[in-house]
Amino acid sequence: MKKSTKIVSAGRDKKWTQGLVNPPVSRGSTVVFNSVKEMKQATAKRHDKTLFYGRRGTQTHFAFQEAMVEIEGGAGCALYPCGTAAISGALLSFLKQGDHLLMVDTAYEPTRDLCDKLLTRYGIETTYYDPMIGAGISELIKANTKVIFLESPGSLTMEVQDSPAIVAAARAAEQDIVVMLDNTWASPINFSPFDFDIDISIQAATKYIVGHSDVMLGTAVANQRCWDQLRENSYLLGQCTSPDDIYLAMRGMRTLGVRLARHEKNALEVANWLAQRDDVDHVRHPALASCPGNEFFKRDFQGSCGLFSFVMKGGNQAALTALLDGMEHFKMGYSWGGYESLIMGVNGVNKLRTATQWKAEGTLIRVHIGLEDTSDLIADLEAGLARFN
Ligand SMILES: Cc1ncc(COP(=O)(O)O)c(CNNC(=O)CNC(=O)c2ccccc2[N+](=O)[O-])c1O
Repeated sequence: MKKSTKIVSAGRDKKWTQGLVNPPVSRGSTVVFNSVKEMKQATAKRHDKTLFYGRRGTQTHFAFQEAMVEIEGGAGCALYPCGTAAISGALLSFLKQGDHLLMVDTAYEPTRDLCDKLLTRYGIETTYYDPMIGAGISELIKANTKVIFLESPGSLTMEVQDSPAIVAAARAAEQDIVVMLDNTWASPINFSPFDFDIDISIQAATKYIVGHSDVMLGTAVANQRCWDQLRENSYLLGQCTSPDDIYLAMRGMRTLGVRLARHEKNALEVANWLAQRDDVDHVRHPALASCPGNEFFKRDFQGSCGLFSFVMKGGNQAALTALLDGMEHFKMGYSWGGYESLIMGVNGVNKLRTATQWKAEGTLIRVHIGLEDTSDLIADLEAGLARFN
């Protein structure tokens, strides 16, 4: 079955929908049982989409978890109140005191903060690695390396990683390393993590899966080898989500394919327009040759989305402010993946790097290209770039 069919049909088993098209919102904390036998049966199956207690989820959650596994692959889907919670929940499920974590240097800033400010407190050592390291990562693997974490592409500077080479190095080490991928940029539509032997695929569902900038949500889908440990440790951490948010995520998921196709088309048009401008040093869109790892994007991905960055020739804070303050369609705001266009100046990238050096001289700008007409978006950017001087 094709992915575009799966996102229509997944998670709609009648046991969840009760005959409706969409699984309804089932809210609950206490689940009541009619007999000791019934309670024991539910307790024995509480880990497997069975009504037991609100923290384990309701039919609404079970439908979405089933849908995520059907679309992304894997053996099970853990749910979290946001993407950052999915990252911390996955890492804390597999790391213990004395372990070593290999973290990509281009990880989302709060992911880096988690490593530096929380994991260190628990005696977990993090080594950051160059996103372009590929097979060379084998040199960094130590006897106590338990997790290798990828974010591909990096959500600020867009480097695409050679995931197969990194996974192969992890397997060659023969020490049961768990390979985790933050797959938010590609979503399950444009990158199939389990086809590349990734162990855990993490989504900030806040972005494209929800697709309307109105829910915070995280997912982590694990393969058979890692699912029990991820599920039970995330439960111990008390990670649970609202069925209302899950309903909205499932609603967003149904149009993920058509939205991504339009985001991709619009973004490529804007990226190519920027690439031909004399005042732009280079564009960092994974589908363009000017983006580090473009060869891996072409080899491993099925498509792209609305998020990319570009570097201006020169610039300063005043010029950037003049550009940003006057935009009509591009709003400033953290996050991305909704239907709207966003723009952000990114200062101090070098402070966010410890294993690599950010060498670009000019101002780095990240855009999320929404579903607006590209003629309006390009006109907005053209006027903005005219103010950038
Ligand atoms: C790849 C990836 N993975 C996980 C998360 C976290 O998801 P959550 O927001 O649901 O917790 C995110 C959240 N993304 N949010 C943003 O990109 C917003 N931007 C920033 O936070 C930020 C922070 C510091 C410096 C620069 C930026 N920036 O985007 O320019 C993500 O991009």
